[in-house]
Amino acid sequence: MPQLAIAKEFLAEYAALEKPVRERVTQVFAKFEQATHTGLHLEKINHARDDRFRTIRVDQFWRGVVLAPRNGDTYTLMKVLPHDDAYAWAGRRRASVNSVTGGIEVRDVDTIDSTLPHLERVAEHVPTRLFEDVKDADLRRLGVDEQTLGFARTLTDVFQLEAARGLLPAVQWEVLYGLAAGLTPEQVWEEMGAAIVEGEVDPEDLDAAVRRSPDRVLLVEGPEELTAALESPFDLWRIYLHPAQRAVVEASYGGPARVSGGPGTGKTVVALHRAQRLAERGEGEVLLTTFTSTLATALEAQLRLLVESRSENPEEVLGRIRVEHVDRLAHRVFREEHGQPDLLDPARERALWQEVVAGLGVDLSPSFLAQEWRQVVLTRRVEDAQAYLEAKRTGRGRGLNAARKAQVWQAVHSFRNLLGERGLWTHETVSEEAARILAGRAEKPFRHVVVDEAQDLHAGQWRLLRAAAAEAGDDLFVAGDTHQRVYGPKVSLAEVGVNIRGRSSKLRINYRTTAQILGWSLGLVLGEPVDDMDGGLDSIAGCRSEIRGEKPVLHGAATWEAELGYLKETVGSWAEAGVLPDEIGVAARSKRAVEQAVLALEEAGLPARSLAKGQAVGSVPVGTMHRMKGLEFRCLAVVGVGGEQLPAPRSVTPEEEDPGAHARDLLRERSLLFVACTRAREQLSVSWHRSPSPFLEAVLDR
Ligand SMILES: Nc1ncnc2c1ncn2[C@@H]1O[C@H](COP(=O)(O)OP(=O)(O)OP(=O)(O)O)[C@@H](O)[C@H]1O
Repeated sequence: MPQLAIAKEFLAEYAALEKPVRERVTQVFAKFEQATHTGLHLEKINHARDDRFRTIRVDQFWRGVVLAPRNGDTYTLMKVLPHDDAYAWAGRRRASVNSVTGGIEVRDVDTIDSTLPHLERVAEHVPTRLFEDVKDADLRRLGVDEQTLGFARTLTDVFQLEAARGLLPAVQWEVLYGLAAGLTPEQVWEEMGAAIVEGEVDPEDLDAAVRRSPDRVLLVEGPEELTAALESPFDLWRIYLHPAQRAVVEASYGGPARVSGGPGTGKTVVALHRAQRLAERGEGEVLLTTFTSTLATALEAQLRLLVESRSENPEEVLGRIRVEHVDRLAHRVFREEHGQPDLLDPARERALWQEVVAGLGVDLSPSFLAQEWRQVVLTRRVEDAQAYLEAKRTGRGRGLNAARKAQVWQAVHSFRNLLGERGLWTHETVSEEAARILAGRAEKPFRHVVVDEAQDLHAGQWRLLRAAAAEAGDDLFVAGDTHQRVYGPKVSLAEVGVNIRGRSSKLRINYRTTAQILGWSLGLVLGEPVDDMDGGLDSIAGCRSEIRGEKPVLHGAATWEAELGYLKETVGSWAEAGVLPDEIGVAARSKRAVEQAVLALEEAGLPARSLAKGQAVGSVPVGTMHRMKGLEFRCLAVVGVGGEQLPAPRSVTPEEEDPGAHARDLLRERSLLFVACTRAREQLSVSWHRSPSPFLEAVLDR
């Protein structure tokens, strides 16, 4: 019986077809499997470069282009186009089998042949070639075949490669793009890892090749699955994983494992798929957790979509996964033993530190002590004066002599005593206590723990998660990007009992943002020393996007009013171009700026809402940079990126008070801007008034 497969690109294009055509496509292909081989009416194309491309009639005007193997029964729907375009598209192309992945690939042979002489002429006048440092042998080993190799050798810059995206076989193009982005052949090989097929590949066996290409082609089992796939073309993440993503989703790890990667590389997608996978195994409960309640709510909704569309027994699978943000888990466990905690808010905590300082008569600042308590005493679980004397104070800047340390310890000790005597708690101590409770229980609540936005968790939360599942294979899985840390302090996973050595993977292809916006945004953090939570430094080199678009638009205004005027124009022009209000986002550093931006937009007749006030469909969401986490927008305006607003003066510890905290605060402010800017999918506007923020220095002219 013929089996229908759909090329990933077509799923995205289907939505753009007019409704009657869409309906006809569904009708024609829903019957596909019932049709006998002879009843399929696949038309041959005269003078085609590859006679395995055929057309199928959709209606009088439209034709589907189908790739039909010589042997085998898998037919891949590639395109639906007007009659003449369909014939032209199919006539120019050739299908082949990638020698490394064994997957299906299609190239535009006609255009490659006709472009080559022009590229060769250009190359004669340019002294260097794009891939001159890469050996032919390496390119071949990575599956670049002779035609693509000849083409690649004529390229002189990355823009030519980008322009050739639709011409070259996709996997081979990705290999070249990775090399052009600065990856070594070994790194590219590693990235292909999961897709590499073992044994010989038969270059003629298209049927096997299609079946080996789950990242590019969806095999459709019956009309219902066809309708479901066609109806949600924008949720491609649910269906197609990049081989590098799939490898992480499907792996069995001997212990805790981690996936990292720049913004938009699909870490959350991987975490969701992995949670589903682990639940399907049926070995026990899965905890899917993250940093904030808003993010947890979003995860839960996405998980439901994924499981409902991809699991055979969705309710059972969902029943095995608990989605809960980490503080909520901490409080739940805490309450089981102690009831509701009396929580210190920041103002009460400051007052308590002041009380300690006054009581002891020492000249130590409450904010210094609070940071020392969190980052050294709590993080390292320091229990007595001797341990504090010996504790590493990495990142705390100013060294303390023994006498000073004794004073600090005395203050911390008094503070802890006060907490104990008065029955007071902070979120950190609640986590620590919950961790202690779970560590003491023989029965752990979860078999697997999956953590998203891992970079923002503090040590107590890590200890809690460590204690929430017994040590075993596939116990903990963490996804995060330390360049996006905007809340928590630096944590070394090894120090909190989470050993990921040898079980760490990196994603590098961004699916959200255009190459222009991503490249510009990466400039905000490049060169900043950012830890990798595992004793080393993280790098976002090689993080790249394959989507082309416009450069970010930068604008400096004279005053805040003028900047808001510019915002109104920008948002107005996006709305006029047909972008829906919900697809537009506005980010600012402070709550006040958010409120003023909402007012300004409303004044201009553009419905807007503050994200802090929750959902309101049909208006432009405006939020602080902190709230931008986990969101994405087609068009995004980041406002108030001025020298007086970013870094936010009140959020940065003065250098003279504590140089370590100062540097860390500055990096956090920089990361905030980075997080905000990387939420934009198609258009990014960045504006300021008076002087630009110092963080923009490196990227102002790009
Ligand atoms: N394999 C895929 N195919 C299509 N779209 C994908 C794929 N993987 C991820 N995406 C899309 O890319 C976007 C970013 O994915 P996701 O949020 O998982 O990335 P992230 O690495 O967690 O991002 P960030 O760190 O910036 O929050 C989402 O819109 C997601 O649906």
